[in-house]
Amino acid sequence: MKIVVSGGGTGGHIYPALALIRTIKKLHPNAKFLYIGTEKGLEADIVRREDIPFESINITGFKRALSFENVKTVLRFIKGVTDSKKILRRFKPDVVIGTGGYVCGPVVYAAAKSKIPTIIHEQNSIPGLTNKFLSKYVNKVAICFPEVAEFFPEDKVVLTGNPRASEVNVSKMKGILQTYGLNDNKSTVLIFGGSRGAKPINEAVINSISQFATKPYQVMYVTGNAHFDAVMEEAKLLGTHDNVAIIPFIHNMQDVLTSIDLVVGRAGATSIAEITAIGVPSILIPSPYVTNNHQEKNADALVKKGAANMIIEKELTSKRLVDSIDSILLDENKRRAMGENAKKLGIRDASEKLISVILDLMNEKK
Ligand SMILES: CC(=O)N[C@H]1[C@@H](OP(=O)(O)OP(=O)(O)OC[C@H]2O[C@@H](n3ccc(=O)[nH]c3=O)[C@H](O)[C@@H]2O)O[C@H](CO)[C@@H](O)[C@@H]1O
Repeated sequence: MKIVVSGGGTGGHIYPALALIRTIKKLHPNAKFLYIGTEKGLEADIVRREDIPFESINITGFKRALSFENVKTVLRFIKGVTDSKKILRRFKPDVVIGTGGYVCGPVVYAAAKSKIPTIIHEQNSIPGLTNKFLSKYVNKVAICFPEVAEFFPEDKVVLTGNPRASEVNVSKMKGILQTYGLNDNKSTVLIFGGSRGAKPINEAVINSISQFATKPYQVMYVTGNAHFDAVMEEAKLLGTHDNVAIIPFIHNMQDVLTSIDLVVGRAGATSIAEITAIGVPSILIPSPYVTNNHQEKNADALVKKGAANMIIEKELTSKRLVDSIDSILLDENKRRAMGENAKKLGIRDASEKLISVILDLMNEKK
């Protein structure tokens, strides 16, 4: 079995792909993989840490306004399709799967045009531009939120969930927090702004650090790689804060999440799949800078079920942040109820479901 996976830019498109690959490897040890990404996306670093062959193509996303950049993007897309076709001819995959982000545009399009079975995986409740475009050409569209089905051809849609949900550990892993300088037995809030970090969240957290220092809980605060140095400069000026660990990026999130009592973060779909799989309550601050404000819709799905609270970015202040954390972490009954509600939304057998779509497609081709 030979599989090409392509997806990237941000972690939300990369981790589902990696989770799928790891599960297939376990079930089919002889399966061969090729990951196609870009050098500029996070995948260049994240995928290269894994034992997965990686090739890159050059592609950028479309700007919403008319611009000369878009002309260049069209030219890059055409070149990307040609380069992808060359890679696909060499690797000869049985199936090509796109997990979102610009890069999978030319790769999956080239595969479909080369008559290779193709699948796209849409993590969000409103689809991205690339997946909407690709849905016309692919064989199957795997989705995670039932409400996104209406954007795609009906006969191609399958509800699988997000493979990352199958990968997170459900039972607590001992000793994880200690490796980040925290206490393993203390109530812990994890704060992070998606896979790249988020400046508005960082600002609110920095303004809250002195208050966190007085709380009975501890804070695991992930800045995002690009923001780490700037945050540390500011944090140094705030004196000691033993119960706050400041970290640039977490590479073992699937383990860390098992020891977390509350998550504060953006409302990226892959993070949501993880926290609902484990059943962690959350405070979601959707990014307003994404296509059609889709993170707010992602967050809404949890808020409606009593699994999360939402803070709109423009209303985010240090006081609002600390009060919201206190209202959950200092109220054990509320925290537990929100966690249980979150767990009801998780689809834990997502990888298995997606793998059966892949196998069916390969069998149809034979
Ligand atoms: C700005 C943008 O385009 N955001 C999109 C992107 O977000 P983004 O990449 O931020 O997406 P998610 O929050 O969904 O996923 C982040 C992933 O990175 C992991 N992680 C994060 C921080 C860290 O330190 N370590 C780590 O491993 C998380 O556990 C998760 O697996 O993809 C998501 C899934 O399609 C979309 O819903 C988001 O709207």
